[in-house]
Amino acid sequence: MNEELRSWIAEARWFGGKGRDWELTAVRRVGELPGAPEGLRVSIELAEVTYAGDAGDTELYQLPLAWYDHPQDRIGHALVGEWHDDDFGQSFVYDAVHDRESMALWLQAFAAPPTSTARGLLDFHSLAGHELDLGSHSTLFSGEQSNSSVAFGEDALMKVFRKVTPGVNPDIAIHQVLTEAGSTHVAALYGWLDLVDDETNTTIQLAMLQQFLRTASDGWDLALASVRNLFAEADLHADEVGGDFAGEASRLGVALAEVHADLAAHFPVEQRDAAVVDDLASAMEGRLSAAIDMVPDLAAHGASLRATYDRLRGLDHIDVQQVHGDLHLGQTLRTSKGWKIVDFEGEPAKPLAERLKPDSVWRDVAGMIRSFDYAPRVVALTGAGGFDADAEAEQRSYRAGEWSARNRTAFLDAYTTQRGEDLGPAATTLLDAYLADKVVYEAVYEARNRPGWLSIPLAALGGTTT
Ligand SMILES: Nc1ncnc2c1ncn2[C@@H]1O[C@H](COP(=O)(O)OP(=O)(O)O)[C@@H](O)[C@H]1O
Ligand SMILES: O=P(O)(O)O[C@H]1O[C@H](CO)[C@@H](O[C@H]2O[C@H](CO)[C@@H](O)[C@H](O)[C@H]2O)[C@H](O)[C@H]1O
Repeated sequence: MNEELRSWIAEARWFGGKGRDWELTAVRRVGELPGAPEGLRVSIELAEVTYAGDAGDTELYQLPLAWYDHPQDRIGHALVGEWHDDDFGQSFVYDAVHDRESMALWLQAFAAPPTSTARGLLDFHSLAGHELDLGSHSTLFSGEQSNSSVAFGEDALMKVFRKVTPGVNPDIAIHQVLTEAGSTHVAALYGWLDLVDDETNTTIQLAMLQQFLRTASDGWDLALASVRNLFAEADLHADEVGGDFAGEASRLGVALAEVHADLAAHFPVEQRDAAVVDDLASAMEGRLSAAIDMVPDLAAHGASLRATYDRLRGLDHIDVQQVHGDLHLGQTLRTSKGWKIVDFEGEPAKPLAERLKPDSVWRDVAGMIRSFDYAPRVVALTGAGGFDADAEAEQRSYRAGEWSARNRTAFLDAYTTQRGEDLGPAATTLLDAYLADKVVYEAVYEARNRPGWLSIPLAALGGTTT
């Protein structure tokens, strides 16, 4: 198997197998974009990665490649390698998401879906109501994470899914439903690309095209700016500073309640009985035990966390529906027309079948509340603020708690008011359990990825303070 391709995959931001032992076991060309100019061919390949171990589990990654017969200096940074291909001959091979020429072919295919493509069946879908700007240039988003997002001018944004799985992609399915329902809290869906795979008789969803939110600011960045503003004014309280976030937190609560209502109207809403509640509590306990093995500091909070899960067992049912599943401030964008919620893929680490399952709305609410706690604690960790030197850490911690509580309350009040329900005892029990479960998850996440931030979830359990 091609070594250059293997090394390139190993280094890619979106590759989820870093640190594991794996082999590139197959690369299959599943389509070629029509209309390429002389000297260029644009393909889509699926790379199969197989992990070592008894299970021999595999993952599929999508590779859009640009095959040039001459080197292209302008995209030298995106060179995958140079090799001979039976169909394309000797080629300079580039990651196509960096290449304007290649991306123009993708956009053109959305605007005028080809009836058949050279190999496989790439099925481009477009929703009526928006005329794509074919003159726009593509730019790859630099903050590329699990997927690759390419902006076409200020008109459209294409998300190329990297790790792909046969079946429905929740990001596309949910954007379609919310767009057709006229939701004002998501970027409108313009189209999507399916691979109808004859070999396995399945459909794999490869990409999503949506409205580019021109005036968007990232919710996480806005929250950090608000906290810095508070910390700079050592004598003022959270409700007294110009950068107060409570109005935004409240609007986010309304936006989430409206999105949940739209999802409930268009996807099944089910009631799960006590046995399912018991399973949920057991799953949370299981995650806690595994987390304690990795983060021993959690053990001190084991009893109170288990008591929270036990209270959950007291509920005789829970209502479930389609939710976001991985909500935090980094998944929200503030535009001139209000808050938008992005990335409905669910937690990338979970298998697709899990991510499509209905869940409790309180999981999303808990995700946001945790983010309202993270933002001030992250700023506090940087040592920012104009506090007195002798009481600095204590003051920072106090102000962080104040910001967190104020925005949590504003968000939660607006959410429950918009739903037309008080936060009753059952909802409080559920919310507490989801909050606890998320904190445990975060402790593991931080221990693995950002050990310097482990104190943030631990502080939420009443242990250390930041
Ligand atoms: N419609 C949009 N318009 C402008 N920016 C967007 C839009 N949707 C998402 N983004 C931004 O693009 C980046 C990646 O989006 P996201 O859906 O979170 O991708 P990923 O699945 O790779 O995490 C984020 O910074 C997000 O704020
Ligand atoms: O967006 P992802 O699906 O990759 O989510 C993962 O990374 C998040 C960090 O970006 C992490 O979120 C945690 O840190 C955030 C600040 O960086 C904070 O706002 C969240 O509340 C906190 O949970 C998330 O847990 C992880 O799954």
